[in-house]
Amino acid sequence: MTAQTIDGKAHADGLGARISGAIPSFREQTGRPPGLAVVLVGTDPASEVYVSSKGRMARKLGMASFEHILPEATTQQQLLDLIAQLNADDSVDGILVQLPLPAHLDSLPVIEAIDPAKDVDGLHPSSAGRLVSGLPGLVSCTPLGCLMLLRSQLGNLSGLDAVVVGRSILVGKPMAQLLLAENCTVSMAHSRTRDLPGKIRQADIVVAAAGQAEMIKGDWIKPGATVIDVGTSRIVRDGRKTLVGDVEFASACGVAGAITPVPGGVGPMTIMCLMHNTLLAACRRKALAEPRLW
Ligand SMILES: Nc1nc(=O)c2c([nH]1)NC[C@@H]1CN(c3ccc(C(=O)N[C@@H](CCC(=O)O)C(=O)O)cc3)C=[N+]21
Repeated sequence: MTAQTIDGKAHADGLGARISGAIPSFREQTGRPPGLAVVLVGTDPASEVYVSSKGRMARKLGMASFEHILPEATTQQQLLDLIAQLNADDSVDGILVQLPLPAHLDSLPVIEAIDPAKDVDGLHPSSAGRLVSGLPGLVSCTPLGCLMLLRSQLGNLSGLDAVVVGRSILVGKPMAQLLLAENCTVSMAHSRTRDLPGKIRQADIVVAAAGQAEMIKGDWIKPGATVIDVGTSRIVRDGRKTLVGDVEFASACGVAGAITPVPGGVGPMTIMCLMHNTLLAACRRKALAEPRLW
């Protein structure tokens, strides 16, 4: 069996077209475009690339992008002051603070300072609590993108066995909650899990978000399972730098029913879901009808 490759880029392009299609009506009703503020502290090259691609995508879809690049030496108070200013700015609908922050800064108080109505990353404890409680809110971009891919691949997920590998606040925990809300039977695996291959072998759906390059092997996967690979690790293979996921793609392809590639799978969906959340936050802030985007 050769797994079907799930084309995240194509799905993201489709979602992007629906988002940009909804923006003229938002502009007509409010006199301005939806606005996204992205905050980056320091000069990590990978983070700079993500931040600029988020800004570029926002502008491409017809949104306003406000990029705040702060020096490494920024203090906690300066960062909190910027968040307060963005909270108060009516032209800003979404605020994203790129993580990880430099070691001298404490990310949780910064995230808690973001107005939950503008929390397009879904990281505020209010957003996390609303997700658990089944209340409308903003859902983290990566798990939301994974859910969109799973729904389009499998349709109804009810009753399926799902394993989420990784328990981060940004991906693993919200992913498990979303799958639970879809009526999956959800297991969460992590670094202390006993017999990880055995747990994964039971799953119809595997979401790999552990951040360990190619740790999940093809023979750990149930034949025909759907595999969503969230990992992005840069490794050197045969003397060349390559980007790989948490799943060993070549061996998994021989067993899985469908699998997301890295790159071109979850990554493009993450960025487009940020745009999705920004438009949603903008409509809710202005009490406008929410467009159906997926
Ligand atoms: N507050 C916060 N929210 C985030 O959502 C967040 C963050 N911090 N910090 C860093 C991670 C990482 N992340 C990615 C987004 C897109 C791709 C992506 O589009 N990747 C391309 C490949 C890009 C390449 O070649 O490097 C792909 O998979 O096809 C990857 C990774 C969001 N993150």
